[in-house]
Amino acid sequence: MAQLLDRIETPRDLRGLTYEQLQTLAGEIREFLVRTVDGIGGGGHLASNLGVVELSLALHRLFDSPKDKIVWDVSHQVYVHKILTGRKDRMHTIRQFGGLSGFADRKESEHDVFGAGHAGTSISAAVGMAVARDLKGEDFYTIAVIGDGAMTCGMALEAMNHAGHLGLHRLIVILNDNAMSISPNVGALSRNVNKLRVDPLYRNAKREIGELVEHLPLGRQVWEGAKRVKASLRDLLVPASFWEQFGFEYYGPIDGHDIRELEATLKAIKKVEGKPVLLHVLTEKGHGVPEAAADPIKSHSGTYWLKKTDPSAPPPRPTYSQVFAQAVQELIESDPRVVAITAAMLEGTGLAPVHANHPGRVFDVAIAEQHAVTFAAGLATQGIRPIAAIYSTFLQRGYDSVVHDVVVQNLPVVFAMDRAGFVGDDGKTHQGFIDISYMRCLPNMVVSAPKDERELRDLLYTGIQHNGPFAVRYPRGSGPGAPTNLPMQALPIGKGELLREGRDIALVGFGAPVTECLKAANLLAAEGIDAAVVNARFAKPLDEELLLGVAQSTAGIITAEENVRAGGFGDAVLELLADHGLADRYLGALAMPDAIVDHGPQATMRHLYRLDAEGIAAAAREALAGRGATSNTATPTPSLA
Ligand SMILES: Cc1ncc(C[n+]2csc(CCOP(=O)(O)OP(=O)(O)O)c2C)c(N)n1
Ligand SMILES: CC(=O)[C@@H](O)[C@H](O)COP(=O)(O)O
Ligand SMILES: [Mg+2]
Repeated sequence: MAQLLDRIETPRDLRGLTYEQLQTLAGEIREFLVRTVDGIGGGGHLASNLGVVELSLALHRLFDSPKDKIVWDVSHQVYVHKILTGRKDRMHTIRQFGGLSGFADRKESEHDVFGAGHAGTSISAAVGMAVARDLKGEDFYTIAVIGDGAMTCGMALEAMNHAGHLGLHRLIVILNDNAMSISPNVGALSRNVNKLRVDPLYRNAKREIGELVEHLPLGRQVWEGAKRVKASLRDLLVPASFWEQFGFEYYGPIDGHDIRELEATLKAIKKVEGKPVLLHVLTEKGHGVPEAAADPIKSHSGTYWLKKTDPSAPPPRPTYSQVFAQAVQELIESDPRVVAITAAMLEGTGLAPVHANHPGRVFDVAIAEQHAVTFAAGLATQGIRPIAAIYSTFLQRGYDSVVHDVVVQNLPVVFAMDRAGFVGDDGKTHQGFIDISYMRCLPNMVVSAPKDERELRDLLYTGIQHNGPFAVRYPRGSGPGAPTNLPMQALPIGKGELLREGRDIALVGFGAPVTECLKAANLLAAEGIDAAVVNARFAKPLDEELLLGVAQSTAGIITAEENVRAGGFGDAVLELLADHGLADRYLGALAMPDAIVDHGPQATMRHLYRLDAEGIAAAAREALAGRGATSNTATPTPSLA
């Protein structure tokens, strides 16, 4: 059966469709999305995409992409946009190694005018494009589509402030409000705005006014008047003038699943001159797929809810995030000073159940990493011991707060940096490859990484006892399976451990690669090469005695880390050896190259970058043969498409 979707190759193909056909098409797109996400191993951002089907259709009918610039915030919701802009046939490769990115990507299409992955950047980018347009005397619309979660980012509000100050025209911000971040959205702003969603007075009045406008002979002409009535109703419930204070003309809230209403409103907005516009659309995360709408948290990302689990399969090992969360729970329950902080990642960090058990001790501050860190600093000044649980990649957003508020004042904040190293299917915007470098250069900062789950618990405990900033990084996914039921114990700061004696070469791992170093030593032993293995545990301070010792008792050291080489753990070891006149004992750095690394399964990527046992063993052989031993320096990404 020929489907409408089969006929859509470019946005132009949408133009002649009737509203009835558009509704049918929306249904076909939803089916296609579910099939696509179901078919890809690591899952995708299903619920957010289901929520923007009608909005994507309306935008691509009324605006002329790529001349008009549609900037998607976070851009985890661009699947529909990708389908409509010539990538439908490659959607089965999305988030697969060598396939389409799960986010907007300038490399991929001229319709992806701005790449993203982190939240809160769309309005700033759109303002930049609008100003560039005016500087160059060009004429197009710039549209930022931003979720209610992303709108909690400080930088989104900074951009609103600037746009309103400039009085930019043909700049449209679409606030896609589904009342959800990954978890229920957090914040006073969100709470106020969402009174509208639930208030029957407003909803009924809005529907009646809508019907009135439809049925009047001069319906379109009374639009402005009706809008004013709507605005005053709205103002009874929320200070909607909030957006107007930014210098924006405010439209909405409208039903983001009603294509007719969306198009009528967007047509009116296109005529606004002399100031930017904010259009507030109400949508439902997971719309049109009951299982997804019923559990938008689970269906935010991943396919687990789509799959039937095999009851006979052994239970999966706990993830590092789960081990972390269990340890936090124990720390909260045993030490009244301990609190935990997340920036909108209650689920991802594992803290959701701890929050449920201890709502007063676990704080979700919304997508506000910078605030999260300085909030932690403030707590620490008052004797509280905060654990800031922030993915390695997202802590980049809070870096000045780490430096200015925590490090300069030497405050005891524990940074639990989840998703450090290879992040898998999210790819280049989410890789945790620079935190060792950005933390190691800071005075006062301790930088640690566990070799396994038990050590993660012990490092957290150590961090809580330490009187200064303390960072612990750990990877996405599960560890080697060390016990997690032993009491936590303090580890001596700056002390590593020799896991295996060896005469020929020393393999020194930091974090996840330690297990691979041990496996590599076994591979080498079978060939008669006797490799020592060191669990460094700390990149700062280094265990100087241990490292200098193995450097001198073997031909030298190879280091392995899931971080860029520049400024990373290997560089720290090289500096130490050079300071002791032993630079020639530094035999090789297995680390990430100076390159952007795309998405791919962790195991595949570890293999490509020689950070698995085989790669480490090969590097050791090369080093002992007198050749340089390093990771791949290119980014070997095949093309699936
Ligand atoms: C700086 C940053 N912090 C955290 C995240 C993780 N994250 C991705 S999507 C998301 C929720 C976004 O909510 P919203 O913008 O409302 O979009 P929705 O999924 O509801 O459509 C979060 C917290 C991120 N991408 N960037
Ligand atoms: C878009 C985004 O930033 C998050 O949704 C992210 O994809 C979650 O990653 P995890 O699945 O690793 O928590
Ligand atoms: Mg949302």
